[in-house]
Amino acid sequence: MGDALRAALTAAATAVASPAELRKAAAAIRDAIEPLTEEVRSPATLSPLDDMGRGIRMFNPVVGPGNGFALPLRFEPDGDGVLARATLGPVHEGPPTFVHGGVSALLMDQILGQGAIVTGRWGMTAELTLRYRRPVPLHTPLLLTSRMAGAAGRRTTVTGAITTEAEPEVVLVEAMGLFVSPSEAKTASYFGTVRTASGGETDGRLGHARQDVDAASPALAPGPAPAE
Ligand SMILES: CCCCC/C=C\C/C=C\C/C=C\C/C=C/CCCC(=O)SCCNC(=O)CCNC(=O)[C@H](O)C(C)(C)COP(=O)(O)OP(=O)(O)OC[C@H]1O[C@@H](n2cnc3c(N)ncnc32)[C@H](O)[C@@H]1OP(=O)(O)O
Repeated sequence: MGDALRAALTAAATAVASPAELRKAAAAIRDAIEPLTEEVRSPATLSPLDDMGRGIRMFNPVVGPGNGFALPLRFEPDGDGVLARATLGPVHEGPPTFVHGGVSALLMDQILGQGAIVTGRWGMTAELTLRYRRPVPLHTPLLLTSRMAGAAGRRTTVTGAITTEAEPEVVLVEAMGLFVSPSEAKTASYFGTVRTASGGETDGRLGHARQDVDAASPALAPGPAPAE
Protein backbone atom coordinates (compact mmCIF):
# COMPACT_ATOMS: atom_id res chain seq x y z
CA MET A 1 0.00 0.00 0.00
CA GLY A 2 2.80 2.41 0.87
CA ASP A 3 4.54 1.67 -2.42
CA ALA A 4 1.30 2.31 -4.34
CA LEU A 5 0.83 5.62 -2.49
CA ARG A 6 4.39 6.68 -3.25
CA ALA A 7 3.84 5.87 -6.93
CA ALA A 8 0.58 7.87 -6.89
CA LEU A 9 2.24 10.94 -5.36
CA THR A 10 5.07 10.84 -7.88
CA ALA A 11 2.63 10.35 -10.78
CA ALA A 12 0.52 13.29 -9.59
CA ALA A 13 3.59 15.53 -9.40
CA THR A 14 5.02 14.55 -12.78
CA ALA A 15 2.16 13.48 -15.08
CA VAL A 16 1.61 15.37 -18.30
CA ALA A 17 -2.14 14.74 -18.47
CA SER A 18 -5.38 16.45 -19.37
CA PRO A 19 -7.78 17.65 -16.66
CA ALA A 20 -10.16 14.85 -17.71
CA GLU A 21 -7.46 12.20 -17.22
CA LEU A 22 -6.59 13.66 -13.83
CA ARG A 23 -10.27 13.69 -12.76
CA LYS A 24 -10.62 10.04 -13.84
CA ALA A 25 -7.56 9.00 -11.82
CA ALA A 26 -8.77 11.00 -8.80
CA ALA A 27 -12.16 9.25 -8.91
CA ALA A 28 -10.47 5.83 -9.10
CA ILE A 29 -8.30 6.69 -6.09
CA ARG A 30 -11.39 7.79 -4.10
CA ASP A 31 -13.19 4.57 -5.02
CA ALA A 32 -10.20 2.47 -3.99
CA ILE A 33 -9.85 4.02 -0.53
CA GLU A 34 -13.56 4.24 0.25
CA PRO A 35 -13.81 0.72 1.81
CA LEU A 36 -10.78 1.54 3.98
CA THR A 37 -12.52 4.48 5.65
CA GLU A 38 -15.46 2.48 7.01
CA GLU A 39 -13.66 1.20 10.12
CA VAL A 40 -10.60 3.07 11.39
CA ARG A 41 -8.52 2.91 14.57
CA SER A 42 -8.77 5.69 17.13
CA PRO A 43 -5.94 8.26 17.23
CA ALA A 44 -4.53 6.85 20.50
CA THR A 45 -4.45 3.25 19.26
CA LEU A 46 -1.23 2.12 17.61
CA SER A 47 -1.36 0.26 14.32
CA PRO A 48 -1.11 -3.54 14.69
CA LEU A 49 1.97 -3.18 12.48
CA ASP A 50 3.70 -0.91 15.03
CA ASP A 51 6.06 -2.25 17.66
CA MET A 52 7.36 0.50 19.92
CA GLY A 53 9.78 -1.82 21.72
CA ARG A 54 11.50 -2.62 18.45
CA GLY A 55 11.28 0.96 17.16
CA ILE A 56 8.88 -0.02 14.34
CA ARG A 57 6.49 2.77 13.32
CA MET A 58 4.77 1.70 10.13
CA PHE A 59 3.29 5.12 9.32
CA ASN A 60 6.09 7.39 10.48
CA PRO A 61 6.51 10.07 7.78
CA VAL A 62 10.25 9.40 7.44
CA VAL A 63 10.86 5.70 8.11
CA GLY A 64 7.37 4.19 7.84
CA PRO A 65 7.06 1.89 4.81
CA GLY A 66 3.26 2.30 4.92
CA ASN A 67 3.34 6.10 4.74
CA GLY A 68 3.17 7.30 1.15
CA PHE A 69 5.17 10.44 1.94
CA ALA A 70 8.01 8.49 3.58
CA LEU A 71 10.93 7.46 1.37
CA PRO A 72 11.12 5.33 3.60
CA LEU A 73 14.54 6.03 5.09
CA ARG A 74 16.45 2.97 6.33
CA PHE A 75 19.32 3.23 8.78
CA GLU A 76 22.67 1.47 8.67
CA PRO A 77 25.32 1.40 11.39
CA ASP A 78 28.17 3.85 10.68
CA GLY A 79 30.90 3.40 13.26
CA ASP A 80 29.31 4.61 16.51
CA GLY A 81 26.73 6.60 14.52
CA VAL A 82 24.10 5.99 11.86
CA LEU A 83 23.81 6.60 8.15
CA ALA A 84 21.02 6.47 5.61
CA ARG A 85 21.07 6.55 1.81
CA ALA A 86 18.34 8.42 -0.01
CA THR A 87 17.48 9.75 -3.44
CA LEU A 88 14.76 12.39 -3.34
CA GLY A 89 12.28 13.15 -6.08
CA PRO A 90 9.55 15.52 -7.25
CA VAL A 91 7.37 15.25 -4.13
CA HIS A 92 10.28 16.60 -2.05
CA GLU A 93 11.01 19.57 -4.31
CA GLY A 94 11.39 23.11 -2.96
CA PRO A 95 13.34 25.38 -5.32
CA PRO A 96 13.09 23.81 -8.80
CA THR A 97 15.40 20.75 -9.01
CA PHE A 98 16.40 21.02 -5.32
CA VAL A 99 15.11 19.52 -2.07
CA HIS A 100 12.70 21.56 0.05
CA GLY A 101 14.55 22.81 3.14
CA GLY A 102 11.78 21.56 5.42
CA VAL A 103 12.16 18.07 3.99
CA SER A 104 15.88 18.17 4.82
CA ALA A 105 14.91 19.19 8.37
CA LEU A 106 12.36 16.35 8.58
CA LEU A 107 14.89 13.76 7.50
CA MET A 108 17.61 15.13 9.79
CA ASP A 109 15.25 15.23 12.79
CA GLN A 110 14.68 11.50 12.37
CA ILE A 111 18.27 10.46 11.73
CA LEU A 112 19.59 12.65 14.56
CA GLY A 113 17.03 11.00 16.87
CA GLN A 114 18.22 7.63 15.66
CA GLY A 115 21.82 8.69 16.37
CA ALA A 116 20.79 9.04 20.02
CA ILE A 117 18.85 5.76 20.05
CA VAL A 118 21.79 3.67 18.84
CA THR A 119 23.82 4.83 21.83
CA GLY A 120 21.09 3.60 24.16
CA ARG A 121 19.49 7.03 24.65
CA TRP A 122 16.34 8.55 23.22
CA GLY A 123 14.20 11.62 23.56
CA MET A 124 11.81 14.05 22.00
CA THR A 125 13.29 16.76 19.82
CA ALA A 126 13.80 19.86 21.97
CA GLU A 127 15.97 21.78 19.51
CA LEU A 128 16.78 21.28 15.84
CA THR A 129 19.30 23.54 14.09
CA LEU A 130 20.19 23.29 10.42
CA ARG A 131 22.77 25.20 8.38
CA TYR A 132 21.98 25.03 4.66
CA ARG A 133 25.37 25.47 3.01
CA ARG A 134 24.55 24.24 -0.53
CA PRO A 135 21.24 23.29 -2.14
CA VAL A 136 20.52 19.56 -1.98
CA PRO A 137 19.94 18.13 -5.47
CA LEU A 138 16.97 15.91 -6.37
CA HIS A 139 17.47 12.61 -8.25
CA THR A 140 20.96 12.29 -6.76
CA PRO A 141 22.10 9.57 -4.32
CA LEU A 142 22.60 11.24 -0.94
CA LEU A 143 24.23 10.26 2.34
CA LEU A 144 22.66 11.33 5.62
CA THR A 145 24.75 10.77 8.73
CA SER A 146 24.47 11.35 12.46
CA ARG A 147 26.49 10.75 15.59
CA MET A 148 25.99 11.51 19.26
CA ALA A 149 28.03 14.56 20.28
CA GLY A 150 27.21 14.81 23.97
CA ALA A 151 24.96 13.61 26.77
CA ALA A 152 23.99 15.00 30.17
CA GLY A 153 21.14 13.77 32.34
CA ARG A 154 18.08 13.45 30.11
CA ARG A 155 19.62 15.54 27.32
CA THR A 156 21.39 14.09 24.29
CA THR A 157 23.05 16.23 21.62
CA VAL A 158 23.51 14.72 18.17
CA THR A 159 25.16 16.20 15.07
CA GLY A 160 24.82 15.16 11.46
CA ALA A 161 25.07 16.13 7.81
CA ILE A 162 23.68 15.64 4.32
CA THR A 163 26.15 15.13 1.46
CA THR A 164 25.99 13.48 -1.94
CA GLU A 165 27.31 9.93 -2.19
CA ALA A 166 29.64 11.09 -4.97
CA GLU A 167 31.23 13.89 -2.89
CA PRO A 168 30.88 12.96 0.78
CA GLU A 169 33.46 15.59 1.74
CA VAL A 170 31.24 18.46 0.52
CA VAL A 171 28.71 19.18 3.27
CA LEU A 172 25.39 20.43 1.89
CA VAL A 173 23.49 20.62 5.18
CA GLU A 174 24.85 20.56 8.75
CA ALA A 175 22.44 19.67 11.54
CA MET A 176 22.38 19.60 15.33
CA GLY A 177 19.60 18.19 17.46
CA LEU A 178 18.95 18.23 21.20
CA PHE A 179 16.81 15.30 22.35
CA VAL A 180 15.31 15.34 25.82
CA SER A 181 13.88 12.20 27.36
CA PRO A 182 10.62 13.41 28.91
CA SER A 183 10.12 13.25 32.67
CA GLU A 184 7.89 10.49 34.08
CA ALA A 185 5.12 13.08 34.54
CA LYS A 186 5.35 14.35 30.96
CA THR A 187 5.53 10.81 29.58
CA ALA A 188 2.35 9.88 31.46
CA SER A 189 0.52 13.02 30.39
CA TYR A 190 1.54 12.74 26.71
CA PHE A 191 1.27 8.99 26.16
CA GLY A 192 -0.74 7.62 29.10
CA THR A 193 -3.83 6.95 26.97
CA VAL A 194 -1.93 5.29 24.10
CA ARG A 195 -2.76 1.60 23.62
CA THR A 196 -1.37 -1.09 21.39
CA ALA A 197 -3.64 -2.56 18.72
CA SER A 198 -4.47 -5.45 21.07
CA GLY A 199 -5.40 -3.04 23.87
CA GLY A 200 -2.16 -3.32 25.86
CA GLU A 201 -0.68 -0.37 27.69
CA THR A 202 2.39 1.41 26.36
CA ASP A 203 3.94 4.63 27.52
CA GLY A 204 5.87 4.77 24.28
CA ARG A 205 9.23 4.42 25.96
CA LEU A 206 11.53 2.88 23.45
CA GLY A 207 13.55 0.23 25.19
CA HIS A 208 10.84 -1.43 27.27
CA ALA A 209 11.12 -4.44 25.00
CA ARG A 210 14.84 -4.17 24.46
CA GLN A 211 15.33 -7.89 25.08
CA ASP A 212 13.12 -8.56 22.05
CA VAL A 213 15.15 -6.46 19.65
CA ASP A 214 16.35 -8.39 16.65
CA ALA A 215 20.13 -8.46 16.85
CA ALA A 216 20.18 -8.36 13.04
CA SER A 217 18.74 -4.83 13.08
CA PRO A 218 21.14 -2.97 15.36
CA ALA A 219 20.48 0.38 13.73
CA LEU A 220 16.87 0.19 14.87
CA ALA A 221 17.65 -1.18 18.28
CA PRO A 222 16.31 1.15 20.96
CA GLY A 223 18.11 1.63 24.21
CA PRO A 224 16.88 2.05 27.75
CA ALA A 225 15.52 5.41 28.81
CA PRO A 226 18.36 7.53 30.20
CA ALA A 227 18.47 7.94 33.98
CA GLU A 228 17.19 11.19 35.45
C1 LIG B 1 3.21 5.34 22.28
C2 LIG B 1 3.73 6.73 22.35
C3 LIG B 1 4.92 7.01 21.51
C4 LIG B 1 5.74 8.14 22.06
C5 LIG B 1 7.12 8.25 21.52
C6 LIG B 1 7.82 9.41 22.15
C7 LIG B 1 9.03 9.72 21.86
C8 LIG B 1 9.69 8.91 20.86
C9 LIG B 1 11.14 9.10 21.01
C10 LIG B 1 11.92 8.81 20.02
C11 LIG B 1 11.32 8.67 18.70
C12 LIG B 1 11.91 7.64 17.93
C13 LIG B 1 12.61 7.90 16.82
C14 LIG B 1 13.64 8.96 16.81
C15 LIG B 1 13.38 9.95 15.88
C16 LIG B 1 12.78 11.02 16.29
C17 LIG B 1 12.64 12.21 15.52
C18 LIG B 1 11.30 12.80 15.74
C19 LIG B 1 11.09 13.13 17.20
C20 LIG B 1 9.97 14.06 17.37
O1 LIG B 1 9.39 14.51 16.42
S1 LIG B 1 9.46 14.50 18.94
C21 LIG B 1 8.20 15.74 18.59
C22 LIG B 1 8.70 17.16 18.65
N1 LIG B 1 9.13 17.49 19.99
C23 LIG B 1 8.27 17.83 20.94
O2 LIG B 1 7.10 17.90 20.76
C24 LIG B 1 8.87 18.14 22.30
C25 LIG B 1 8.11 19.25 23.02
N2 LIG B 1 8.78 19.53 24.27
C26 LIG B 1 8.45 18.91 25.43
O3 LIG B 1 7.45 18.20 25.50
C27 LIG B 1 9.32 19.11 26.59
O4 LIG B 1 10.01 20.30 26.49
C28 LIG B 1 10.35 17.95 26.78
C29 LIG B 1 9.61 16.62 26.94
C30 LIG B 1 11.30 17.89 25.58
C31 LIG B 1 11.16 18.19 28.06
O5 LIG B 1 10.24 18.35 29.12
P1 LIG B 1 10.57 17.72 30.58
O6 LIG B 1 9.58 18.34 31.52
O7 LIG B 1 10.64 16.25 30.55
O8 LIG B 1 12.01 18.19 30.86
P2 LIG B 1 12.54 19.54 31.55
O9 LIG B 1 11.81 20.71 31.05
O10 LIG B 1 12.55 19.29 33.02
O11 LIG B 1 14.02 19.57 30.98
C32 LIG B 1 14.96 18.52 31.21
C33 LIG B 1 16.31 19.07 30.82
O12 LIG B 1 16.32 19.34 29.40
C34 LIG B 1 16.51 20.73 29.16
N3 LIG B 1 15.67 21.18 28.08
C35 LIG B 1 14.39 20.85 27.88
N4 LIG B 1 13.93 21.42 26.77
C36 LIG B 1 14.95 22.12 26.25
C37 LIG B 1 15.10 22.92 25.11
N5 LIG B 1 14.11 23.10 24.24
N6 LIG B 1 16.30 23.48 24.87
C38 LIG B 1 17.33 23.30 25.73
N7 LIG B 1 17.24 22.54 26.83
C39 LIG B 1 16.06 21.96 27.09
C40 LIG B 1 16.15 21.43 30.45
O13 LIG B 1 16.84 22.64 30.59
C41 LIG B 1 16.60 20.40 31.48
O14 LIG B 1 18.00 20.45 31.63
P3 LIG B 1 18.70 20.30 33.06
O15 LIG B 1 18.32 18.92 33.54
O16 LIG B 1 20.15 20.45 32.81
O17 LIG B 1 18.09 21.37 33.89
